[in-house]
Amino acid sequence: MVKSTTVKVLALVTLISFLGLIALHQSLNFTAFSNAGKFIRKAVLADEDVPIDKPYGVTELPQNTNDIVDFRQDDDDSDDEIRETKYGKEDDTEEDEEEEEEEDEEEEGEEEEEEEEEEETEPVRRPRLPKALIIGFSKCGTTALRTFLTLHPQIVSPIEEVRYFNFNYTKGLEWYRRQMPPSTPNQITIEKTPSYIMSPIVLKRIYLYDSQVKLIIIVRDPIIRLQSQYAHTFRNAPPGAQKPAFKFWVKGDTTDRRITHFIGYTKYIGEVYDQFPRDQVLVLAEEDFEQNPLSVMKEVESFLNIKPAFSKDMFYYNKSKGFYCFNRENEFFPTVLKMVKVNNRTGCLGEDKGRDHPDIDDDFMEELVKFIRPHNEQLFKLIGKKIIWENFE
Ligand SMILES: Nc1ncnc2c1ncn2[C@@H]1O[C@H](COP(=O)(O)OS(=O)(=O)O)[C@@H](OP(=O)(O)O)[C@H]1O
Repeated sequence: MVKSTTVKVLALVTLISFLGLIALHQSLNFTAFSNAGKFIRKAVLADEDVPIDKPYGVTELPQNTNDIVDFRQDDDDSDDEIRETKYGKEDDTEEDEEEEEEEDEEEEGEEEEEEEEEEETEPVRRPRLPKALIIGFSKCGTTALRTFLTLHPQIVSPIEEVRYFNFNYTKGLEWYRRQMPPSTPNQITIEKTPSYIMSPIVLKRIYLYDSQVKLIIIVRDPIIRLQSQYAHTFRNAPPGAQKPAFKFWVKGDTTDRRITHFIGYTKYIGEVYDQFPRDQVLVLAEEDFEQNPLSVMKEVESFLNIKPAFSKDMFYYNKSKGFYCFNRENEFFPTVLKMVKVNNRTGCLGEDKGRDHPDIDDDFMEELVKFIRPHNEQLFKLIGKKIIWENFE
């Protein structure tokens, strides 16, 4: 009797210890994941780089490409039971359609079959994972670029930055897919999150997601980018409020880290080239896009291998905004309204784009130009083309 009670107690203790160990293991995994997420977030916000070899518990990144899983497969076979997405209900899946068609064929006569054949040609619309990403750089016209691209009948794009590969990675690929607007197999989904380019870990995650994904990068005169960031940082400062002068803000308290970040195109693009074949990466200049959006859109069109559809009458130059805006009369405009945020009346991007920039005194301008010029030269060498930047002419 005593012996059997002892055995039972021992068995119970063993079971409790075992369950305890499982719980501890799960919680360590979760902590490692969320630490990695926090670390990347902190680094991006602090304009710092994330070291690839010490990613706070992210040990799952494979060292060689044999371990790489092509997640696009996952997209095609994804759980079709989830029908509710950010953009409403999904259409029937291709598989469901086939099943339904088989049943219908048995039940209905010849005439109806003909009608079905017509329906069969109707493409299935559902959220699909991105095949192209705008990964950088912030304050370089990424929003306008993404927004204008949606005018192409073969391009869809979520209205917000999804930030999946840096801040929302633990939510999983199915969550990512559900953030996308519905599309047909003939369309390409493009997502833009300009902070993706700031971390090699994030780039690695993108590579693991789809080693053939196309990457679009847009750069801008580093001095104007600094001015744009300054205007953004102090956008909510009440009139007359104390804010640091541009010069002190650029130089920082004790280090030159902010400027290092804003001139760091070569470093960040170099990290992209380290992980992706060059023909999958397109580097654009904000200045070209701002002055002649059509020619840049056409460049993107051919990079993405989609049929030519951009035309002059899609945009117009709005003098008071100082930028190209949507021509609301264009036939494609109504179809993009769910994917863009524009002023109803003008078709221009909102007040947060095209802010006033701080003035720079001559001495500081000279200092900036001298400091940044060699970095520009390195960039042009890396990308194999020279960009005309007025501040450096
Ligand atoms: N067509 C058009 N309309 C409006 N704005 C345009 C356009 N083309 C380029 N730009 C420039 O885009 C700058 C904002 O860049 P981003 O969208 O990349 O900024 S963000 O990182 O997403 O916050 C924004 O910077 P600021 O002028 O400093 O606001 C614009 O100069």
